[in-house]
Amino acid sequence: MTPLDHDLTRERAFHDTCRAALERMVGAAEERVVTGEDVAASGADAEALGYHLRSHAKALREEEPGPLFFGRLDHSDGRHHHIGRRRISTHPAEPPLVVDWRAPVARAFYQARPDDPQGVRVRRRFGWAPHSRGDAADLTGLEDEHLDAPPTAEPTGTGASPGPGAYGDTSRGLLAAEIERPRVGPMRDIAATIQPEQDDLVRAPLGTSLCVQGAPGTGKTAVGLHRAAYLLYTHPRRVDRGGLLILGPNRAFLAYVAEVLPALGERDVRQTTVEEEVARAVGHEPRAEDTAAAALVKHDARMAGVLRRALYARVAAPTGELVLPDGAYRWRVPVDELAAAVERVRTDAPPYAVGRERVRHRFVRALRDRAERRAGPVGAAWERRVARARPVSRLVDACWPKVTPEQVLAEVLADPRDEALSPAERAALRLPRPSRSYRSARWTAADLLLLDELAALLERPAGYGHIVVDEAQDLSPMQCRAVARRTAASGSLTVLGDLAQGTTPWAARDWREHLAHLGRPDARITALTAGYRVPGAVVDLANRLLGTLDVDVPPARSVRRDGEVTVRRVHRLEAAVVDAVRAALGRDGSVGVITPDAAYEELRGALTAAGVATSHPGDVTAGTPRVTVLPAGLAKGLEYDHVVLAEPAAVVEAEARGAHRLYVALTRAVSRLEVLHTRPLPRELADAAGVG
Ligand SMILES: Nc1ncnc2c1ncn2[C@@H]1O[C@H](COP(=O)(O)OP(=O)(O)OP(=O)(O)O)[C@@H](O)[C@H]1O
Repeated sequence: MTPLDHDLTRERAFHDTCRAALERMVGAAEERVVTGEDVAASGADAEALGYHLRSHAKALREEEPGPLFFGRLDHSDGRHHHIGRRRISTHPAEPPLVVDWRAPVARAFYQARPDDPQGVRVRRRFGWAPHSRGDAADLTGLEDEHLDAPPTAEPTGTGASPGPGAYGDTSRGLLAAEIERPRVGPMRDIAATIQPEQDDLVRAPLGTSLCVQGAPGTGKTAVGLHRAAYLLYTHPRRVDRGGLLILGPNRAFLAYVAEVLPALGERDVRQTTVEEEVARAVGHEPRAEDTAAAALVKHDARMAGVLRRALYARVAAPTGELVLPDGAYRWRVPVDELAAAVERVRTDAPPYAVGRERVRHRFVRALRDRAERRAGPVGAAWERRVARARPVSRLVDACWPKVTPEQVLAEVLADPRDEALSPAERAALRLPRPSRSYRSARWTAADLLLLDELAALLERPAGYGHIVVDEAQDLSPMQCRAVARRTAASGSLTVLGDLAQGTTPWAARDWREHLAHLGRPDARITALTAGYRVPGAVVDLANRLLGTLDVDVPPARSVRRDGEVTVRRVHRLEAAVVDAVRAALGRDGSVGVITPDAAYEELRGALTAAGVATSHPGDVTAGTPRVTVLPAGLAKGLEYDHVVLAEPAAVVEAEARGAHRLYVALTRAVSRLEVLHTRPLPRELADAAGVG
C-alpha cells in the first residue's frame, strides 16, 4: 500500500465521520423545528422562526447523498481544512469538520499557486464515483498538488478505476476530467473546480457592480450563480433571499440552471426573465403582438423621455384663486402663489404620486398661513380636514391629476406626438385601432415594459440588493432601465453577456453604453476567454465566424483537449439528421439537434417518425429522452454533449442578426459538433470550415 493509498483509506473513514455528523445535524434541525415554535415570543415570531427552521431542516434532509467535501488544504502551519458545499460540524460551537467553500479560509483552495502559495503546502482534490439517489458517494481517488515544491512538480494521484462518467479518473487529472465529463441532466455547480479568474468575480465585494464579457462557455452563468450563493452566505443581512434576483433569457434556460443554487444550499432565490418580472409587476399578460417597427421604437431609450413628458404634460398651472370656506371665515390664496407652489414641486421632480401629495401639502400650508394669521394656531386635525376638503382636492385634481400608467400609455399610443421621435417612428407607434377605453387595451410585451416605466415614474419601486443578469447583451435600453430601477440605491449588479451572441434587434454593441442604461455606468468590466464547454476544434471554427460579426470582443480559447467537428453536405436533411442522432446515441451524454426555427416541427417529426424519443429544451426532469430538438432561437445558454446543427444557411437567413445566431448555435457543443447541410454553407462558415 502506497502512502497515497493509505491517505485514501483515511479520507474514506473521515467521510464516514462527516456523514454521521450531517445526520446528527439533520436530527438537531428537526428537533429545533419542534422546540423553536414553542420558545418564540409571539405568533408572528413563531411563524417566522418556524419557517426558517423548517426550511433549514428541509434543506439538510433533502441533501443529495453526494460527496460531503471535494477538496482539502494542508497549511504550512500544520492546520488543515476539508472544503465542501456545506459546513459540517459536530456542534455549532466546534471547529467544523468541513468548511463551506465560500468561507474566507477556503479562498486559497481556488487561488493558491506555486508562485503564491498563500500559506498552503498541499492542495488535495478528491475524485468521486457517481452516486445514484439513496446511495452514499464513493471516494475513488485523490490528487495532491504540492505548492511548496519546485513549480515543475506534476500533481500526484491515486484512485480506483472509476465507472463511466466518473470524475475520479486521476490519470487525466481530476480537474480536466470534471471539465470534460459528458453532460446529462441539468447544469451542475462548479464549486469544486472554480478557476482563479472566475473566483475573483465570484468573491468580488457586494458593493462592486461587475460586467463580465465572456466568450461562449467561459462560465459566465456559472460565475453569476456562484456569486449569488457567495453573496447570500457572506452578507446574509444585506442580501437575503428576497433581496436577490436572477434574470435569464427564457424559461428553457432557467430550467437548465435551476438546480445550481439549491445544490449550493440556496433555495427560494427568485429566478425569472425580465419579461416575466415586468408582467408580474404591472399585473398584465401580453395579449397582442407588435410590428417589428413598433417594437424597435418601444424598446428605444428615447421612450423614457416620451413617457415622462406625456405624464408631466398633465400637470397644469392653476387658473383661479383657491377659496376655502371655514366656519365664519373664507380663506383665499391667489392664483400666482398657487402657480408658484405647483412649479416648485415640478422643479423638484419627485415621483409623480409623491408630487401630487406635495402640491396638496403646499396648498394646505398656504391656507394654514392665512388661518393662523387671522385666528391663531391650527392643529393637525384641521390640516387633515382641509387637505381632503373639496375645493383643495378639486384644485389638486386640476393641477396634478391622478392618473394610471395604462391611461397615459393608451393616450401616447393613440396619438404619438412627441418630437423626439421621427414622423416614421410616430407612425410605427400609432395604434391603428385604439381601444375604446384603456381598461380594455390589449398590451404587447413591449407595452408592459412601458407601463413598468410609467409605474416607476409614479412611484419609485423597492429595489433588490443584488441582481444577476444573464445574456444581458440582448436586453434593450428600456429593459435595462427596468433592471436598473429594481436595483436598490445601495445595491449592485452582476451583468453577464457576450456582445458576439447578441441576437435581438437592440442588442448591445458597447458595454459602457449598456451599463449606463443599467444604471451602473462605472461597473467593472472583465473579459473571460478560457472556454470550459466548447472543445478547441469547435472554438477555432466559431472564432473564424467571430471575425465577421462586427463586435469588439477577445476571441475564446478552449481549455479542453478533446472534441470533434464534422461538416457534411447531405442529400436529404431529415434522413441525415435521424442517422446522426442514432449514431450519437451510441455514446455517452446528451444530444441536441439545433434546427432553423422554421424547420423545427419537420425535423422533430422526422425523429419521432423514426422512433427516436425527443424532449423540449429545458426539460431536464429525470427520465426525459437524451435527445432534445430545439429551434436555434432557443439555444442560447444551453449545452449538449453532441450537437447536430441542421442547415446553417437557413439559421443565418432567418433574421437580421442570423450570423450571431449561428455563432450561438455552433458553440453549444460540449464534445462533438456535427454540421449537416443540403444547401451551400453560409459564406462566413464556408470560409471558416474551409469548404466552398
Ligand atoms: N471552472 C469550471 N469547472 C468546471 N466546469 C466549468 C467551469 N467553468 C465553467 N464550466 C462549465 O462550462 C460550461 C459552460 O459554462 P457556462 O454555461 O456558465 O458558460 P457561459 O459563459 O455562460 O456560456 P454561454 O455564453 O455560451 O452561455 C458549463 O457546463 C459549466 O458548468
